[in-house]
Amino acid sequence: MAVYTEVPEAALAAFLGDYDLGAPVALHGIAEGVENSNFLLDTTAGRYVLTLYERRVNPAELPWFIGLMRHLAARGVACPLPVAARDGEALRELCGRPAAICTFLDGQGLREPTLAQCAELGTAMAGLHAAGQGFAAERPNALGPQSWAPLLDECRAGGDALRPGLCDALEGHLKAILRDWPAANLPRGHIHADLFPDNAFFQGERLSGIIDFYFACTDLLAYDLAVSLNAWCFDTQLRFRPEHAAAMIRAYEAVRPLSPEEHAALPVLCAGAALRFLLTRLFDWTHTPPGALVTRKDPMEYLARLEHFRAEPAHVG
Ligand SMILES: Nc1ncnc2c1ncn2[C@@H]1O[C@H](COP(=O)(O)OP(=O)(O)O)[C@@H](O)[C@H]1O
Ligand SMILES: N[C@@H](CCOP(=O)(O)O)C(=O)O
Repeated sequence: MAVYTEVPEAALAAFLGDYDLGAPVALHGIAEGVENSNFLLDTTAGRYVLTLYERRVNPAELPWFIGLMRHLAARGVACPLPVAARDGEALRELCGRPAAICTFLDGQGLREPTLAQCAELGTAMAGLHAAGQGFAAERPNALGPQSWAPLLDECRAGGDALRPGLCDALEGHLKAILRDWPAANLPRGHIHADLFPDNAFFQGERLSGIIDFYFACTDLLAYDLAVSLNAWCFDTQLRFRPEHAAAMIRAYEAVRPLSPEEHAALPVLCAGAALRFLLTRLFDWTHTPPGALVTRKDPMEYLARLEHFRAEPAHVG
């Protein structure tokens, strides 16, 4: 369930009065999603997505996200385009929350991606990285390696209650990952940083759009690939699918070849990405009060991935 703020009809009508999008026809809450309140908005001009920003999104950073989506959409990336009101501003306020209307993208997120879909994602990610060049403003990765030790500390009690000894084991992995983390001289740029199968829309085997740029940041380009190798290339039994990983990497490299240093760094980047999602899931798992609207995701799915990449560093793709 991801509607935290209700939007009364009169408030919506007043809000839409600032746009050239016609009159409201229907507004339906979207159940998927974790961070924000999202609505399908039908107007006499067509279908849009209305987002009210909640929870983790820092309002001061919203202009960066909106600017990046505009930049990418203008360069042909199939991502939501924030729609400007008559005064030229896309970022506004509704029901006391920062809010924006974006274009609606057709297609469906995935559950278990096929080999062809992994390859499509690799191509699209490399296109996204290329299109991001030229967007000058940077956003540091707030969930990068520097954040993992403090996050682990905040999860200690809850983590060990979930599985005795978990946090000591994670501390061991963290130390090894930080020791081997590549120097910052690998290629950098703007990355999505949360390109999971539910954030990529497909029509059949063809990728039709990428959504949810609210973890996007400026970081190592190969780290983005590491996030998606984690999220796309394991089966439902949490077994690594090397052919899927190879297909994703091959398709990415057909657009932007990885340097030898990036290839060498991929295993530790994959282990780091697994740890990042394990920790944020563990944080939510242990800090979300019972009865809250947020859907918690299973941290242990990422322990399996972390253990895979730490045990078999040579076999990424
Ligand atoms: N531009 C869009 N076009 C079509 N559907 C969208 C769009 N943006 C969001 N959605 C729908 O809203 C859901 C939640 O969006 P998401 O950005 O993942 O939310 P959150 O940031 O709250 O996690 C998606 O799974 C999708 O169904
Ligand atoms: N992809 C993350 C959670 C972030 O949720 P999203 O709905 O904003 O993609 C995870 O799976 O842990």
